[in-house]
Amino acid sequence: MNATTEQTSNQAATRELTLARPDDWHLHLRDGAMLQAVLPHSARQFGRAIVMPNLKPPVTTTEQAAAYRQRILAALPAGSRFEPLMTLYLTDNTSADEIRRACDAGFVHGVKLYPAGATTNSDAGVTDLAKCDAALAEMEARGLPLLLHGEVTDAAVDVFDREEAFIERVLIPLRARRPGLKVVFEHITTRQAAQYVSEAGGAPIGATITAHHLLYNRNAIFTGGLRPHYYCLPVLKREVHRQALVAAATSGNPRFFLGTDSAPHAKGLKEHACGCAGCYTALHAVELYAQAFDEAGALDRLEGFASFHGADFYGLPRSAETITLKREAWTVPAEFDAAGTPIVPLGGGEALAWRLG
Ligand SMILES: NC(=O)N[C@@H](CC(=O)O)C(=O)O
Ligand SMILES: [Zn+2]
Ligand SMILES: [Zn+2]
Repeated sequence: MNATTEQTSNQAATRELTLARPDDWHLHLRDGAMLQAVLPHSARQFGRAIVMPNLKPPVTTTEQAAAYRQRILAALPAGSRFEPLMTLYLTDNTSADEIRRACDAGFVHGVKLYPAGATTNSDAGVTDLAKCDAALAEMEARGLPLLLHGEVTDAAVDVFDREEAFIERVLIPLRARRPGLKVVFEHITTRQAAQYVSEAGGAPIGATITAHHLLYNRNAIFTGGLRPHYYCLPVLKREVHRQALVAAATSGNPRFFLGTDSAPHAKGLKEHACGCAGCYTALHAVELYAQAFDEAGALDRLEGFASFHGADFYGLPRSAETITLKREAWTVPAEFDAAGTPIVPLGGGEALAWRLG
């Protein structure tokens, strides 16, 4: 977050920005007291969100998704029109029948693939995609998107190379087998992923990009010491990758859209001998994206990325509401309280140039 860049940007004259209300196409809301604490942040910023199913236990059935959806709706601030878009957690045992039920229910908008062991609460995830073929065939037939945590789990692959290896080992063979399957490559972090999605021709593939992968490279994790609040999965990469993600997000290409991957973890579990992966950005997500687009001189491309491309990809109407951002410096709170548990937002204590009105 660089104030100098902002002042020398050729768009420094822009003081106010009104956009169609953005949606968050990748969000962790958790459950219980944590849900109560974090949901108002997302509901203030976004009209809708694709809600990740990696609860404990995971949301693997349409029935569980219906119950989770009701808990989210019950936790919304009075008067909020925020709409949770539910997902199922793919397992080795997900049946074609379960996919049919999900499609018929109408409130399930995707099925999430977590390679077993890849990230937070992924233990029940898929061990071998071949076991899911009946479910994938049904998803392809019904147009229900497969959402990918795109990293291999092979311990022999360097942690910084796991996304690139996923493209070669999993994604290319999968898309050759099921060319009609709608796919969202979630939270992409590398030049290779951005390029792979850009070059997909007419194929049904999109990608979400987080604010933190647009703003930071991997140095952020090690600046003057180990900084656990910058640790997420897939982990931040080298500067060349950050630059490729900024180029993709600001390109106007409708395959790329906003997905915060905001993932709350208790401060004590981040600042830990084995710290949890995940950055919390729901509090200030649109401001963070505005910062990234402003630094790239591309504020005029923010609305497409944040408010239109995702809705178009998922076949949902664009928002009829608007939000307004003002160029007004403010300081991100160092932490906030989630029912007695402190949570540290990304960049807590630092200044941001844009503020949501
Ligand atoms: N992104 C993360 O680092 N963590 C996410 C899981 C995920 O999206 O991989 C979480 O649920 O905490
Ligand atoms: Zn993930
Ligand atoms: Zn996530």
